[in-house]
Amino acid sequence: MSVALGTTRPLPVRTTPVGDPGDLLASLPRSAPYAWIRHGEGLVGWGEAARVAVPPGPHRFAWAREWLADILGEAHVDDAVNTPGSGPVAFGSFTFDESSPGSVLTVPQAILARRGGRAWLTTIGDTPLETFTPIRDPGHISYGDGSLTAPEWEHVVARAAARIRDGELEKVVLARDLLATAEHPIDIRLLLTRLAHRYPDCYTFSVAGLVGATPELLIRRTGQEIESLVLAGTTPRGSSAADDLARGAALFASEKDRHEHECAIASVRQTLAPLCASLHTPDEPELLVLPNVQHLASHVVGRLADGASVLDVVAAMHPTAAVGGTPTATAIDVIRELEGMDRAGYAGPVGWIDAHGDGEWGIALRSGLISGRRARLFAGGGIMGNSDPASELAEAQAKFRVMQYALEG
Ligand SMILES: C=C(O[C@H]1C=CC=C(C(=O)O)[C@@H]1O)C(=O)O
Repeated sequence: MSVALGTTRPLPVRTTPVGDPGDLLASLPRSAPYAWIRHGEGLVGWGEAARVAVPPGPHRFAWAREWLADILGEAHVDDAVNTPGSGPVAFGSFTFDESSPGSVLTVPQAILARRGGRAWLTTIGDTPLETFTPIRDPGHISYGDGSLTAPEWEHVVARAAARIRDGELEKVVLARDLLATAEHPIDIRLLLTRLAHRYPDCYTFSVAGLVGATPELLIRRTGQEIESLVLAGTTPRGSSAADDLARGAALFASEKDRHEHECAIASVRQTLAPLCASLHTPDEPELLVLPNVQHLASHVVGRLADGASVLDVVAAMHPTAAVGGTPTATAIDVIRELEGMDRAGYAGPVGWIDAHGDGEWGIALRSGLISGRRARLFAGGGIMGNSDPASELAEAQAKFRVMQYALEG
């Protein structure tokens, strides 16, 4: 299960400062890259010093923590930079459903990073010289339905809304998938470059074939400080500036969306409070305006009470009501019953962790699983008792546009 490729254990790790590397994504030599980028800052990685398939089940985060403690804890580290993200780093993607296989952790052999005017390179072992393979356009993209057609999905949304009205649950997030096929193999570097340029406010990520640009920060840990950006409540962008403003105002005033957002905030508050010495959640959400949609957004900050790592916090928070529902266990049952698909890494935690337990993890939204010429794209939304299936479908279509743009340009 655990694989170390071309390196010895303990891992010999070296981090050195480097001059401004320019566009981090342009440095990626291969088409199977690791990335976590926002506003040009973050980490990109390539090669695999170690990787593991995390076994599914209720203890998967504890299992992952032990694997990381073993691999990163015993590494021989020469770190001349000493900042979050320097030294050995593991990238990870966890499936939405704990019972689904597909969760992975990888320690890349090389990581190039930049934050706050500093840049550094981490290498593990004798990193082989990379030849830069040229990036090729995937050509024409055709789309097909995933597990459900659009009308079938609308029907499922209507059923979920009826069950909410009957009192079985308060909120559930339902998603659907689309299957894209390209003329030529899809080079993930091209998708990342497009996403990072068009969605600079989002976290553009790539971990083991899962690629996307998510606006939702599940958790960032820097020492004892933590941050989260909670999103729930969405409207597509308008056709003009005036239409945009009107839609934003309507979203802000919408009882359905405010309630949907409150469920998400409550779930985050409930899971973070026991871990924190202090925690601040705003009384009112703000509007986050992205190129395709507008969201209700709440910026949460806190200070951890003890030495929980970022992965411990991820384990406590996932799944928030922004991707599961309220109450969580009932919502997960309804998702399993109604969606008719395995979400794989979509809506699961994705991000990175360093040897000190610092890191950044997002919720893998606006994303797709890339394999050869194929991409499986995912999008969904929060369903409430008064949800209109046609509006929910329109919202999901607006969210699909992120990955459709990545594929088509
Ligand atoms: C489930 C998704 O979005 C979530 C995050 C932000 C807003 C959401 C909403 O308004 O429904 C969803 O909770 C998705 O992008 O597939």
